[in-house]
Amino acid sequence: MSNCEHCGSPILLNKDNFGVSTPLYETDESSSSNCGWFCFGSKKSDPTKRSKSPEFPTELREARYQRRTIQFEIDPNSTVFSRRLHSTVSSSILKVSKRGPNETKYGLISPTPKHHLKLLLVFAHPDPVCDSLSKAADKLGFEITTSNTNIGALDEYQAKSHDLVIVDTRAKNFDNDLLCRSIRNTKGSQHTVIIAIVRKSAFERDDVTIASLLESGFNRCLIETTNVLVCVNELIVLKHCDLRTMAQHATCQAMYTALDKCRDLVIVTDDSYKFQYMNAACERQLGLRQEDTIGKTLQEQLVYDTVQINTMGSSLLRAREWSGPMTLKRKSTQETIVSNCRAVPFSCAGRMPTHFILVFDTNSIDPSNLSQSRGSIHSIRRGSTDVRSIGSDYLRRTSLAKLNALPLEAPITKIVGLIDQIRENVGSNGQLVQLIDKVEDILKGSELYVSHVKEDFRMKTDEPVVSDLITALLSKAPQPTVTASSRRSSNDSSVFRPSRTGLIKVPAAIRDLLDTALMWEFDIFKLEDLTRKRPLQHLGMNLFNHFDVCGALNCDERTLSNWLTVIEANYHAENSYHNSTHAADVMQATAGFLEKERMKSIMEPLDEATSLIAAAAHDLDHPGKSSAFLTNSNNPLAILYNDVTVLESHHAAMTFKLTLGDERVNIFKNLDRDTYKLARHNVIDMILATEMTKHFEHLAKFVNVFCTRSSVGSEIGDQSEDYAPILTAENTTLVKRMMIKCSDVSNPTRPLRLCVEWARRIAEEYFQQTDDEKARGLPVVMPMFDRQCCSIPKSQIGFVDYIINDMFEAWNAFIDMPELLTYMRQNYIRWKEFDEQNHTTLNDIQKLQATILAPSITSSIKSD
Ligand SMILES: Nc1ncnc2c1ncn2[C@@H]1O[C@@H]2COP(=O)(O)O[C@H]2[C@H]1O
Repeated sequence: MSNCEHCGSPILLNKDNFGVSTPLYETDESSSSNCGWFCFGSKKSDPTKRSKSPEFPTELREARYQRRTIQFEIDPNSTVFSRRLHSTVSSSILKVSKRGPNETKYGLISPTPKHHLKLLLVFAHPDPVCDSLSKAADKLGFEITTSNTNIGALDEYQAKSHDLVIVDTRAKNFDNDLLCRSIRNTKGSQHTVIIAIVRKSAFERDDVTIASLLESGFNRCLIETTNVLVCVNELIVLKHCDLRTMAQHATCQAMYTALDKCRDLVIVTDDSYKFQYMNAACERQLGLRQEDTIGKTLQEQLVYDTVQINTMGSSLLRAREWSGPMTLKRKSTQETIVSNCRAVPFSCAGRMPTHFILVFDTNSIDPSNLSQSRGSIHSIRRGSTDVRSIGSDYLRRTSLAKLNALPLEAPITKIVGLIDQIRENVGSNGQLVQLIDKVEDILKGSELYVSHVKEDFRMKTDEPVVSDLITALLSKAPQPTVTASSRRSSNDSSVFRPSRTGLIKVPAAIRDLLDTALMWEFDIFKLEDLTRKRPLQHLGMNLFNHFDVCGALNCDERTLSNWLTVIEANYHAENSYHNSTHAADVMQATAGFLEKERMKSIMEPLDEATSLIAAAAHDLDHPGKSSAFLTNSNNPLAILYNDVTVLESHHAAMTFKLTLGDERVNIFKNLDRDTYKLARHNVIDMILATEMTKHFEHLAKFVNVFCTRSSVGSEIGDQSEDYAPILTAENTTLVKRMMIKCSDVSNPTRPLRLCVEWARRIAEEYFQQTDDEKARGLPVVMPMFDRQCCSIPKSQIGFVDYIINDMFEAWNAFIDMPELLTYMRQNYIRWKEFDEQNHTTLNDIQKLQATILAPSITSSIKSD
């Protein structure tokens, strides 16, 4: 005789095979204890009194009463009832007799016994059976809700999530099947017990009715009875068997969730070391997948050294725990990890261990192996376990735990996870694993789309002028090496002086020219000439009217005109390229793109208005020097913007400074706050997108979305597929960025005479910068752009080869403007010819312009 370790009740002991004392259940009622789960009876209470008591208010009495009814109260007609009672007894007996060294005691994550169980009684027609159940439930302290309709019952259930639902299925015209399925469809209903009240005849006739009720989702059927005591019995059994089982399920669910969230690696095998379960940490860290390992052995999948398994096994098979170091191998890489293992035998049935539980402590993983893993999530994790220098292992663990608990996951984390899975599946192909590692390393870089000029760029182009140009355009600004006084443009021009004559009267020649304002062949230099270098004002007003920008911004024409005046005045007319003609040209290209069907289908009026505004202002107050020059010369703008995106930041900031600085030019003044925010965002985003160091980033993003097979379709112009990817705001943003970028560098895709003039102008501006750099002793950003020796045709060929060609092919695939590619290719051929004919210098080009190129632009050429 011994005592229950929980409540001290007397129990019998027997010697088991391992020499361990195993408790047997006590059949003598007088020796019952009250400790609940693991013990069955009470040593302190008087069972006779309990059994006579008509009230059963407490848990204690329920337990006692249950025992009494097992012996005396079984309804001989209720087979289900009696079977349940017997199983109650045997499961309780098992609980006691099976307890061994490997049995963990756990409290249930259940509503019982602390809260009142909620019972929903669904009876179409309340009758004595319903009354009896109500009374019984009331005695047992259930919180009762009743309903006599399906809908009402479902509403009640969804509001209160009852633990127990009893449905009267005897009434015809009551779709209890529907109700049960509806409840089962409700989230969380797996923890609810649903009972069907059936007629006695249902059991006598056949088992079809019962089977179909069980199939609908009922847990079991009870025979109708008006006997309150029988009802009490049933409810007690329900509570102690069915509801407790539900609670056990919930507990298991919680425990499995906990296992999946814990950092240690947990594996359960059967007694021949075949995998039965592994937690998520195990899958991640060892590169295994639960479904792939089921049925396979530890030795096959994981453990490097079979001697270790044998050592462990000799303890486990004798039902003893074992702990010690274990060498594990990661499946694909064959990389080995040494970790402390705790192995516990576990018995599902009988006393012999049927399963082994292995717990590997991640903290103990041998850091000497960390270097073998390259750039994977595993290595990050294991790398983090090696932060011993912090000093406090506890601190490290808790801060890591906090990090892991953050509800954050970047797409890159998912990608790296997927790559890890791929790595696990490529097997031992070392070359492939190396490639995958390299891919992962690149992906983990912080600036995925930032393009660096390829290391072998100079080898691929034997043209130093091309190398100079592309490197200067795509590279971030260099570190300043020489301090020099900086040149700052005059701010005087930013002050708006209203025109006395009101809105400008447009001369007929300009009006006629502006009639062609939406053609790709539009002669911007002629407009520059006719407007005396105020093309932006005239073209801008024309385009604003065409796209009804007044309507989109709720703004009068006067304000728009004033705005254009101020913007144009803040371009530097002395710049040969970055002046208001370039702004007008970019605006004109943007308008041309906006006219295309594809753009019309995605652009809102505000998008159109802000695109035109961004185009007009995108190079505002450009000093005619590159950002690199400003950085090298310690220009205040470079200081202000920390050498990052210097010019574009300035253009965008200046746009808003000027626009908001005077009500007479504030084209946004009538917008509500949200619309203004959106307009401002659009304008800034588009202006910043013109930064060439981010060229490939924008291009790649655009191509990813719009130029993949699935988005564009095999045939350009397949409308149904073309339109698929452009519905999101993010995708529209990509289009707008690409549009302004293409507009900004569209000059190589214009008719030849326009293209050549732009090339001349940019070359002149580059030469000027080189002259200034040399004069001021600054680093020369593009040494090959020296007016003495530079080949302009070569620079244009390189510009098209490296920047323009791919970009415009992608843009044409999207917008369908084949003329862009036609002009680009024709011009390219002509540049090759000019190069072969040795027309390379500024003078050469100017001669060409004066002779073979159309005379309509010669006047503007002369005026420069
Ligand atoms: N035809 C061209 N040849 C060489 N560079 C050009 C040409 N057109 C534009 N660019 C460069 O491309 C850049 C695009 O942005 P920016 O307007 O700031 O400055 C532009 C020039 O530096």
